[in-house]
Amino acid sequence: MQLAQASTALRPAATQQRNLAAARVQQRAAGALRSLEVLGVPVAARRACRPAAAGRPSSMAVVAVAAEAAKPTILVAEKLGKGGVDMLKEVGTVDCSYDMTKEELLAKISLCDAIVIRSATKVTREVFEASKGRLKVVGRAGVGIDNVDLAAASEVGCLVVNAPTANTVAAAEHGIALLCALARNVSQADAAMKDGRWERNKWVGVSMVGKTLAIMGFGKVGSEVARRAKGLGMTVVAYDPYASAEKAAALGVTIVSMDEALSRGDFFSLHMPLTPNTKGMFGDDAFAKMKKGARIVNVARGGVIDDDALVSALDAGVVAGAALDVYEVEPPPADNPLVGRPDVICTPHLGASTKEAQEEVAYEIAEAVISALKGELTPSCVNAPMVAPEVLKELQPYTTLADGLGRAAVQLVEDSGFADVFITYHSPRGDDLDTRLLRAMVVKGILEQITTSQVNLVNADLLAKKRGLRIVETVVPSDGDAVLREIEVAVGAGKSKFSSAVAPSGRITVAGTVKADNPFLTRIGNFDVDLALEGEVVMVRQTDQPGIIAGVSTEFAKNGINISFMSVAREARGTQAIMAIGVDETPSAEVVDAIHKIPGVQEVTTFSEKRAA
Ligand SMILES: NC(=O)c1ccc[n+]([C@@H]2O[C@H](COP(=O)([O-])OP(=O)(O)OC[C@H]3O[C@@H](n4cnc5c(N)ncnc54)[C@H](O)[C@@H]3O)[C@@H](O)[C@H]2O)c1
Ligand SMILES: O=C(O)[C@H](O)COP(=O)(O)O
Repeated sequence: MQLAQASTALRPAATQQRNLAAARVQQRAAGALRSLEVLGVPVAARRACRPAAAGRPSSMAVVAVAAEAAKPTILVAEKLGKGGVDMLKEVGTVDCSYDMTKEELLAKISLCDAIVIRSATKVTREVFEASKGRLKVVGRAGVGIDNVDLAAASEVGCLVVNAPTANTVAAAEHGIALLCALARNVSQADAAMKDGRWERNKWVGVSMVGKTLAIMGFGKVGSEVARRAKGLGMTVVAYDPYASAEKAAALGVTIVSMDEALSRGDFFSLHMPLTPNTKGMFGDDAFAKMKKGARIVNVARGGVIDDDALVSALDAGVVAGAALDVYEVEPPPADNPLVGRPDVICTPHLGASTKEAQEEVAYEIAEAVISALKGELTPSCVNAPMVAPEVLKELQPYTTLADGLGRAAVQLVEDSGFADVFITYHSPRGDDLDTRLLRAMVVKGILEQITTSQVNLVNADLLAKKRGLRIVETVVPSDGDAVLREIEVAVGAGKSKFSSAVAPSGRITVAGTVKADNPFLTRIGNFDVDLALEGEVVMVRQTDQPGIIAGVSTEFAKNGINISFMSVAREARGTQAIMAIGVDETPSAEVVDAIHKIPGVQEVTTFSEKRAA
């Protein structure tokens, strides 16, 4: 009765949680347009989110327009909870195709903007190549991302997101279930009874209370296993080179070296990810250091144990028993040397498979995929630098500025090309300023002018490196309340299309700031200007004399070109001056030529701050 009441009481909480998740998604949609700019989502999607008329769209408009015009196609390649599928259906066309062959996946992937997988689908380089640039998001409905080629994903600018928390408890519970089953021979005794044998003496187990459990990998699952093992009266030690000893101590767990863990453990529970470092971590050397009769549970990944070494350790009695949920090849082939052994208990990768965990995983991954498709930096993105939401929020206006400055600088380069990009941030934060997002946006602004690659936070550094760009960043401490006072972008090009853009340093230099959330150009070369960094920009260098401004504006007026901003700067009276003019329409070559011919004008150039449409 009490249990029933408790579960009824919990139900509204779960519903509330889902509503919250949905609300979070909607809230994020409100920021969609801005975020699209941050990450450079596909042109079609961006266009769909743009308002027809000038001005910022309301969040409602963004959601509605995006939904109608640019529905992404989302391939759900493995069974996903209904709630998550329904969430995905609200934003995209969802294709649930389970159990595809590799060939079927390769054939389908170029039609998909996102794919949702669990651990069975291998998203290899071949898959990314077959997607021909369309795949923008891989959503792993679970934790382990060892089945996704992250390097290949990053190279093509594809975001990989996972659901890092929803199955933690399920995995920990399965670990404990296997630990108990292993200690008490539950599976073997059950099999014997079903086979008609009553073997009370054969299946005498070992006690867990007072024994030492060595947890290898003290992350989310490892610490939940520790918590539960303490409840069983075990002494818990953990080996994890990256874990905090304080956090462990708070749970009554001692962090020890690998050798100490190996020599102390009566039971081992593995909870590290499969990486090149952990592959085969439990091999002959490790087993040789264990106490005779130790027992080992693996709910992490098959590859962390060397199967042949475990077979030898079992044969030698060093290991008394093993319980495995995961295998190097899944499902394990018929000749797997461990599955058929009576001293090994096996489950078919069930760690995350509880009803509750799968429901929550589905919501968690759907939320992450939707957010990633909108170009947002989701906290569970595993192949982009983590930028905390609060950092993202405060840097947001500066990302457009950084993009615009990169865009302007590269358009001022005359043919010769360049290799060095110097970015200087003037910020009261000094060295504490997180510049990764801003650097990526400068690179994006530059590269979008010279490549067809889609550039985003995931691949900006990589693409810059591939193009041989050397990015040099400097943060200059400054006064002020704003997180940034100015960003300066300078490129070490030989020659500029607009000679006044070359600063005394010899570099083409533009600098800007943010006013009322809008980016402004504040300096070009050595001249201070004040111009909204948007639309088309015309730069004019002239002798400082009366009549030139009138001449230039007349030329624009004659051609129906509206001036949105104008800023004039000079070195000194009667010497050199420059005009930076924002115009609503792109001036033709004839208009530029006519301005050039105005007496006193020495050079004219244009650049565009219009984002690719
Ligand atoms: N069987 C299942 O169904 C199931 C379910 C969930 C998670 N998992 C697996 O469990 C593992 C842990 O998941 P998690 O959510 O706790 O991840 P996590 O990232 O929270 O924890 C992993 C921990 O491993 C540690 N680690 C990394 N390299 C190590 C090394 N060389 N030696 C020791 N420790 C190392 C990390 O510091 C981290 O603390 C992953 O492999 C995941 O794929 C399996
Ligand atoms: O890494 C994980 O999340 C688990 O291994 C679960 O994998 P699954 O989603 O294939 O059950």
